[in-house]
Amino acid sequence: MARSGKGVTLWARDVRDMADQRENTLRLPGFAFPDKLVITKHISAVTDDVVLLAVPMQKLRAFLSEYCEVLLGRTLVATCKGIDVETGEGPGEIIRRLCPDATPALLSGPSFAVDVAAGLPTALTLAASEPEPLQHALTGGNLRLYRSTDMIGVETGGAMKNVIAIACGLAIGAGLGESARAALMTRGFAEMNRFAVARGAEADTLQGLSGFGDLTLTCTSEKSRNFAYGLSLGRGEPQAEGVTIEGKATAKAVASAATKAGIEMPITNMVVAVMSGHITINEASDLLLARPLKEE
Ligand SMILES: NC(=O)C1=CN([C@@H]2O[C@H](COP(=O)(O)OP(=O)(O)OC[C@H]3O[C@@H](n4cnc5c(N)ncnc54)[C@H](OP(=O)(O)O)[C@@H]3O)[C@@H](O)[C@H]2O)C=CC1
Ligand SMILES: O=C(CO)COP(=O)(O)O
Repeated sequence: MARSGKGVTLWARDVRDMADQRENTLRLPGFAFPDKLVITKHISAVTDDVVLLAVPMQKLRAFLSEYCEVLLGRTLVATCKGIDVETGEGPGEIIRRLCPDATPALLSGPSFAVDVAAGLPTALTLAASEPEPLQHALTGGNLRLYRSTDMIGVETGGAMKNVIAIACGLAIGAGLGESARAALMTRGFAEMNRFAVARGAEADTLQGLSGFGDLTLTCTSEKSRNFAYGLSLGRGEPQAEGVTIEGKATAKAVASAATKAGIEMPITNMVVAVMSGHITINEASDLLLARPLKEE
């Protein structure tokens, strides 16, 4: 956005050397900040009406509890993808509950930060109760936004695709093959839809960028931290430290909510069981294959 000439302020709780280096050397090295981008460690310097929240899902409640007062009356656009494991809420619901004076919105869909930073073409979904002004304000440069009023559908798609990406990583890592991955993506998509509709989503929202689109990207690229986590677990390799892998906590949150609501989520349940070491990947595969036969 700063590249396309808009005034943008970037706040972080620890700006490290970003202001001097004009680059995020720790998390996104190799991309010089546009001259227009202002870096600050003082959140009070963020005075814009629209604020994008790019903290991990499991940190969003703590972040909002600390900073809601400062962000009073703004439009808060969550970019995180997940379900809070303590409360079972998604980002839109958390903003609405903790910051009732703010206007909640979501930006979701297939987009690796590194692709956006490289200026590659990217299409996303912007969800809000009245998304059109925001869609126009945030579209620009290499970013094209579609709009939706179905916040529950958009947040559920973004959360669930990470769980299915872990499943796909496990399958590929354990050598179960590309056909198994396609089956997991397809049946995982059915799970995503089932869970989303039970949470109140519209039936066709997950067919868009924030559902099918992000599922496709995340399940097929080693750039995805969720897929890469599954892959290394499947290969029996050590896990990377300090990396945000949203699907780990979200799988537990979804499995627990689905069990309470009586929704069938066999792939999500297998991901939880494998991550916790209760079963092996081959046992999970055998259990999924042995499920009662049904109509597609
Ligand atoms: N990276 C990507 O390609 C994409 C990420 N997303 C989603 O965006 C969300 C964030 O991901 P990403 O940016 O990659 O995650 P990272 O873990 O790389 O960065 C998280 C940032 O949040 C900050 N943070 C964490 N907790 C707090 C807190 N309590 N208060 C203030 N700041 C906090 C961290 O600060 P510090 O440096 O001080 O730890 C860090 O700057 C995730 O939900 C992810 O799914 C969506 C699309 C693409
Ligand atoms: O959400 C993303 C791409 O749309 C990023 O995926 P990971 O968090 O798995 O890296």
